[in-house]
Amino acid sequence: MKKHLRIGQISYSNTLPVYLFFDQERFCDRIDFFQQVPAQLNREMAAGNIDVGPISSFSYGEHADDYFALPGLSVTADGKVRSIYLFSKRPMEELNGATVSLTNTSATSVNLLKIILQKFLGLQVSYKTEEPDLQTMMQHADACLLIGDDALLAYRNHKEYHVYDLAELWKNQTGYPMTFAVWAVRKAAIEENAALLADVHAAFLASKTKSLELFDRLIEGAIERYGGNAEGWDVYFRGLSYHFTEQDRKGLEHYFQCAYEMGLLPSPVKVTLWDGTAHSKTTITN
Ligand SMILES: C=C(O[C@@H]1C=C(C(=O)O)C=C[C@H]1O)C(=O)O
Repeated sequence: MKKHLRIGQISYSNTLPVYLFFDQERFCDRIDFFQQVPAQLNREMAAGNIDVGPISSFSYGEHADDYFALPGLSVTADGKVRSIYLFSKRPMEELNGATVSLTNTSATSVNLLKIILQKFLGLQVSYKTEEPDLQTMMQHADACLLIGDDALLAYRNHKEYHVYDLAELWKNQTGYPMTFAVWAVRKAAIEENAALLADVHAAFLASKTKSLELFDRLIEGAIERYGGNAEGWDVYFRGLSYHFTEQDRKGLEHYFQCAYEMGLLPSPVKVTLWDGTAHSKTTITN
């Protein structure tokens, strides 16, 4: 039997709250799950191979005409994110003329780094995109960007570099939270599946709420799946938020504006939330 919705899942610990209590069994005859790194999910969504799931918020910006964002879901940090780091051989201000190696798993953070280095600090830098392996990257680059579990691990094991948390830099410069991922749905997939999508959306929200209420279970779940210790996960998950509030949306639209001004996006972008119907046209404006 053909399944109705193809759902993406980010293969990093940061989205665990949205999946931990998601009852996959309940939907097993109707949905397929695909677990990938963000850049791969971005590509699969754009190609129409996935219908709904967390993607880089930058990729939402690139395809805003074709996607809605699901309300109440995001990966956001209002201050330190603790899993998106620039590791640098010298202080960031001294990176003019440097070569920076970028992980090939990201879209939001690589463009955020360009905004920070070029727009906020006025530096000229050349970039190289490659597999997220700090040691290989640092063999030929002056600095490298890692995200997700690669960044968490590198932060634990490499104290020899200057380390910068990108969400903290963004917050200090703009005053805004930074939203790295939103849960997007392809408009083309909604009409036939609106009721199922509403159920799945509700199940994501319920999982998130339960994970945040039963915080100890979330931490146990993270240790089981990814190792590490309770204190580390406690600090990590408390630093992230998942609700895509009005302030989060404003921060994201400011990021889109910066990206547009730098030529990274072809036009300014407003985020449009799905209104729960089969023919959604709701535009959320300021
Ligand atoms: C917080 C994180 O956010 C991630 C960063 C992304 C990006 O840079 O494109 C995409 C999805 C998010 O899950 C992280 O990976 O550490």
